[in-house]
Amino acid sequence: MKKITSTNKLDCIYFDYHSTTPVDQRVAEMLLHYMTTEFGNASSIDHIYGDMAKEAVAQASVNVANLVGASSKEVIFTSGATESINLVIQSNVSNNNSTKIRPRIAVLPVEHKAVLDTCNMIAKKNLADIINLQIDSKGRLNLDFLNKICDSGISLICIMAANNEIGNIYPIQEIGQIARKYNIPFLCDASQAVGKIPINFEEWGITYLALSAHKLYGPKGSGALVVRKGHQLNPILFGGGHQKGLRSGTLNVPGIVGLGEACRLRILEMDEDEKAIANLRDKLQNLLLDKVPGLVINGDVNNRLSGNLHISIPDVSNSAIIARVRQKLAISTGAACSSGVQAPSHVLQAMDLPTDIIDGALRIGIGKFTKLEEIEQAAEILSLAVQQTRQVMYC
Ligand SMILES: Cc1ncc(COP(=O)(O)O)c(C=O)c1O
Repeated sequence: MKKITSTNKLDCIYFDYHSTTPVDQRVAEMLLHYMTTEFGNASSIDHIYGDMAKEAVAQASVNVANLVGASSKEVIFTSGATESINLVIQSNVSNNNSTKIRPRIAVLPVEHKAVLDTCNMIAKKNLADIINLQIDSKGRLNLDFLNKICDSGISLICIMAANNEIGNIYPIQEIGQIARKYNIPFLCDASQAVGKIPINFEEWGITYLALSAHKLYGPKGSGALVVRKGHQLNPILFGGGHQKGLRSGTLNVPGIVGLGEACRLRILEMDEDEKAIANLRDKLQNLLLDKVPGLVINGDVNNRLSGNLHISIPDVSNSAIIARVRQKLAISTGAACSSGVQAPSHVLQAMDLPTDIIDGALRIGIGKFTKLEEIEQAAEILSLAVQQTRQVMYC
């Protein structure tokens, strides 16, 4: 097996940081320590192995809470954002069904499938009404519509902090104010935003915040749900009653410690890293605009994640470009595809973009391990691929 110490050791430059990030070496060392040395079960109360694991988990909850401006008592560890999101939406529906009030969930149509498919499942079972929020062609939320719909009675608002395809950052503070005004719980999927932009759970009126460690240089299969004090949730996993009965199952101590350490490092390094990442993204954007005639930038360019560059080359299909560059550049057509079938992006469709923009869309994700020379190489490789594809198409 090849040992990867930076992201381009496979001779393929990694530009898919929205999909997942490499684990920071310092985090990986902690993971190893908690797998091999302090490997105890955090629920074992009869010996020091259990005590050490419990203490490590407590420290991780402090680190997670500190990064998102919450209290450590509000942190529940899960297997990732998908589970956190499912827990909130399914619980909201069962709570409302038990009071005989039909739940109405307001959802941003560009949410991740973890939100959309959970809502679809609930709608199919006829357990709730799902109300799509309005966006424009840049993916920006219509706040007036949100206000109006909240006035008509909503049981849960689901709006992400940042989008995983176009990188848009949503106005969480303003949404939180609306949620507070109407006393509606607000689920914010912050998987793409945590560790990249400042978040203040306590002050911003978020009720539930979902996150995944592997988006911020931590391990896969580890995440958290931050739950505002006083908000009741019904568990979806039953068993040993771990984490106040909200999420049974032996705690994944290495994963939790890894998440905590990744959060601690983000607190220290986020500002500087994100500035450097934004500079690299702007450099690549300018190089591509210069070298690739007809290239379009998608999403809200004035308010997007620093590591996001989402482009379309309308006359060239994204699959043709991917086929040409896949040995050299790890870029993506959009959301990661779990079924192996590449469907057109639901995000771009919800933005009502023309078919050629959707078919020519490419997502480039830049992260803290990206280097300037990789940006320059990417611009060369991509522009050459477009040129060669166009030669074949138009000759
Ligand atoms: C915005 C967003 N939400 C949720 C998820 C799901 O995260 P996980 O697969 O770690 O549960 C992802 C991962 O791609 C994401 O980008």
